[in-house]
Amino acid sequence: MSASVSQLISHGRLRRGTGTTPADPDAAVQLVDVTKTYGAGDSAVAALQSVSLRVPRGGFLAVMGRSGSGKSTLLHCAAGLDVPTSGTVTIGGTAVSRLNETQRTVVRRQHVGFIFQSYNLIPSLSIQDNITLPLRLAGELPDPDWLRTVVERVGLAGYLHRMPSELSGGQQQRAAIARALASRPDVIFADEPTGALDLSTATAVLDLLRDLVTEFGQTVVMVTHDPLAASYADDTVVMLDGRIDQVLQRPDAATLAAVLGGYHR
Ligand SMILES: Nc1ncnc2c1ncn2[C@@H]1O[C@H](COP(=O)(O)OP(=O)(O)OP(=O)(O)O)[C@@H](O)[C@H]1O
Repeated sequence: MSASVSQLISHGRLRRGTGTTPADPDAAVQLVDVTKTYGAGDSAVAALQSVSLRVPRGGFLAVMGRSGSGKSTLLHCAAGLDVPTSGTVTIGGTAVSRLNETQRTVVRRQHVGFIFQSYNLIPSLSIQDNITLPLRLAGELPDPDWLRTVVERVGLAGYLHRMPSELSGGQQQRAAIARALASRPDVIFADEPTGALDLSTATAVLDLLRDLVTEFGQTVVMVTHDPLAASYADDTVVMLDGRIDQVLQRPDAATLAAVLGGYHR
């Protein structure tokens, strides 16, 4: 088992990084001294301030924090959707923060999977075509054995020819998880993946995400407001004013709820 994100942070090995720290080959995602500033002058907003973070391969990290603390900005920078103002982001050994938009798109398609609260399936495509779309956009042929494994694992083997509107919310989210897994990405970023689901469906989706980490060694980074969701992760970082304020190792939902309550008071 790789070292957890919290161990590295609590020892300060990356927090004090200079931005020239070499990429760690065992990390699925690594941020070194990442700062993101929106705007300039008097209206500048420091959304991330010198954030360093290492997510080991096969790690499951939750990102929490009150509204405006920088969670989405962290996810966008870590996933190569946006570039930091300064600092380095490495995904699977590639320094995405140094790439242009076109190059980052290529890296994202091949090395990153995404799961969103609203599933983001294409309504006019079958479930099968939705699942294979990112691969086809990347100009790659799906590996039939892996696709069969993924589709069976998410419980959608009999649903591939249906349209998204013919599935329940939980089934649509499981299709989105299969889509995220199809390219065997270095990391899956999940943004409030259970935000639109009822409790029992959400629990099934969280069980599935946890199993993907345990069974396939999949790395997952999940932004969530929900202490129950975060309790499925290995570690939870709590953001405050663009910084990592706390790292909690395997906290239960009650502990997380109490910790977060402190930030809202
Ligand atoms: N495009 C932008 N332009 C200017 N400021 C922005 C932009 N995006 C985010 N911010 C600001 O950066 C800070 C961090 O925002 P971010 O969306 O990352 O927070 P968050 O923790 O994800 O919030 P929420 O839980 O409400 O989604 C906030 O002060 C926000 O207003």
